[in-house]
Amino acid sequence: MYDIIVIGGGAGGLTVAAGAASLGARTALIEKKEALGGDCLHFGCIPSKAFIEAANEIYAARHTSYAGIEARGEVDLSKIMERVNQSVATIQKEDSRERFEALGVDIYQGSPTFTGKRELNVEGTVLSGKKIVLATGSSVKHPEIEGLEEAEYWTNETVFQQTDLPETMAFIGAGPVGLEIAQAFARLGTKVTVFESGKSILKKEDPVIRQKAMEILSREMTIITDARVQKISNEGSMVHYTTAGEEETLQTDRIFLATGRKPNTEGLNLSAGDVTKNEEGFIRVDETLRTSNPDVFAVGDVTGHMPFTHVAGVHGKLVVQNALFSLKRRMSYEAIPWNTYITPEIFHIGKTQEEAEEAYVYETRLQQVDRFIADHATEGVVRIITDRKGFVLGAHAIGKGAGDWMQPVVALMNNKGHIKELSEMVYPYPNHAAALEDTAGQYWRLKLFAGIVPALTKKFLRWRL
Ligand SMILES: Cc1cc2nc3c(=O)[nH]c(=O)nc-3n(C[C@H](O)[C@H](O)[C@H](O)COP(=O)(O)OP(=O)(O)OC[C@H]3O[C@@H](n4cnc5c(N)ncnc54)[C@H](O)[C@@H]3O)c2cc1C
Ligand SMILES: NC(=O)c1ccc[n+]([C@@H]2O[C@H](COP(=O)([O-])OP(=O)(O)OC[C@H]3O[C@@H](n4cnc5c(N)ncnc54)[C@H](O)[C@@H]3O)[C@@H](O)[C@H]2O)c1
Repeated sequence: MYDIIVIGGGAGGLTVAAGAASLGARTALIEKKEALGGDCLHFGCIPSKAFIEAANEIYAARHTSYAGIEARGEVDLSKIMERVNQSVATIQKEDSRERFEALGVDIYQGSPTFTGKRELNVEGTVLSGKKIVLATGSSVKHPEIEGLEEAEYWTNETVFQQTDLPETMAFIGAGPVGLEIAQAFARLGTKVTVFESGKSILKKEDPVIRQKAMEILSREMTIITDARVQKISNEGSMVHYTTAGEEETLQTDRIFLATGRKPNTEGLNLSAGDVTKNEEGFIRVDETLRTSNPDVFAVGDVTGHMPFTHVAGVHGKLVVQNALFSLKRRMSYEAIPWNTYITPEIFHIGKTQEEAEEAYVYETRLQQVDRFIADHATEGVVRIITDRKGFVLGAHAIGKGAGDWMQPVVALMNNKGHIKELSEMVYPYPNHAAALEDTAGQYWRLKLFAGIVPALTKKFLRWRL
């Protein structure tokens, strides 16, 4: 009997397997694919970021005419994808079977089914575990659109194997998956149209950030919100949609589907394991990440909670403790950040202005910050949301490199910090993070120059001088 069996060798599953084996637990890992690493490595974070970087380099090269340089030439998508896949292959070494076997993990390839509360059948081999962890991730959700199943279209699972750059593309869905990849194609020269059924793009973002992102992206592609794609015809080259009550069509070389995620639970026979799902089909977990069966845990995308690699990692670390030491440590999402890697990037942590019951907003436009002026990258804004006393409830930014220079706010929120702490540190001039210093400085300006303090200092100075 294993101490722990992990199903799924992606970000969440590998964290659990490595952690458990390192602590001396008898550990099995079941992965249906040959390679470990999961979506993030093979079809998600890594290839998409490598692709975005290549597209941005080409775009930048084509925008150097101010210096008298004119870049010319055709984009060879196959060469770009070769580079993308080199990044994947390099990181794959970190996630190799050999590395995990050396840690003491027994690896089984296949798709298991529950045959009991603590028992699984993997392609004919029966495994039992004191604890079982579901880490099977998610995959693209296929909406009900007439003709979609018969049509040829790309998703994040197929795009990084393509070799020919389409002249035109139609993206369905304006969440992070759709927009990150849509902008990269637009920057390579593809004429991109994005259809979003909701009222706005990036619906989880703060309203001002969302609006700014829409303004910036609309210069590079056509984005149609409130658009219902009804039908796909001509083998995927014609999109039929309605917007503002009108029926329209768009001819396209390639459709890209980015309409959200569905949990990977098919074939697991969860009922035999006494594991239940929620209304949307994700595995139901409590705050300790236990499922309805207390010996079975779930981590990462399959839980439906914040589908990000770093969250799968945090889940994984928590489950190692809770499963192996029978602890009841709880997951908290309050100080978990995420970035959306459109250009310029978006950073998000905590509550948006809409979500905070009582929101005090401190805001800086990047055209006020010296380094962004020097870079000619003034497009963007930082917003810090606090409570009445100045304790930070959330922070949001869009701007060049925002995903990196907003990181001090994560430390602050982890310690339930106050906005003034951001102005109490020294920022090496002229860095980008000074946008935070300026934003936090507003707290003092309000406090010092709009309250009783200026009246008192005025009196004091009159008396002293
Ligand atoms: C295009 C794209 C870009 C993204 N970019 C980012 C980013 O920049 N930053 C970020 O934080 N997140 C990003 N994400 C999200 C991130 O990829 C996921 O949150 C992360 O991969 C979730 O990890 P996981 O371990 O839950 O699942 P996965 O990494 O998907 O791993 C699940 C594993 O389980 C295996 N599996 C599935 N079913 C079974 C079964 N029945 N039996 C055995 N094995 C099974 C799968 O083959 C897979 O290896 C992106 C996602 C996409 C689609
Ligand atoms: N940078 C990152 O960290 C990153 C990047 C990509 C993905 N991710 C993760 O992956 C998750 C999934 O991203 P996603 O973009 O696939 O999903 P999403 O749910 O965020 O966005 C999907 C969008 O598609 C729209 N949509 C759905 N059906 C539609 C239809 N029929 N017609 C038109 N629009 C339709 C939805 O309204 C929604 O806005 C994200 O929540 C995120 O956690 C993270």
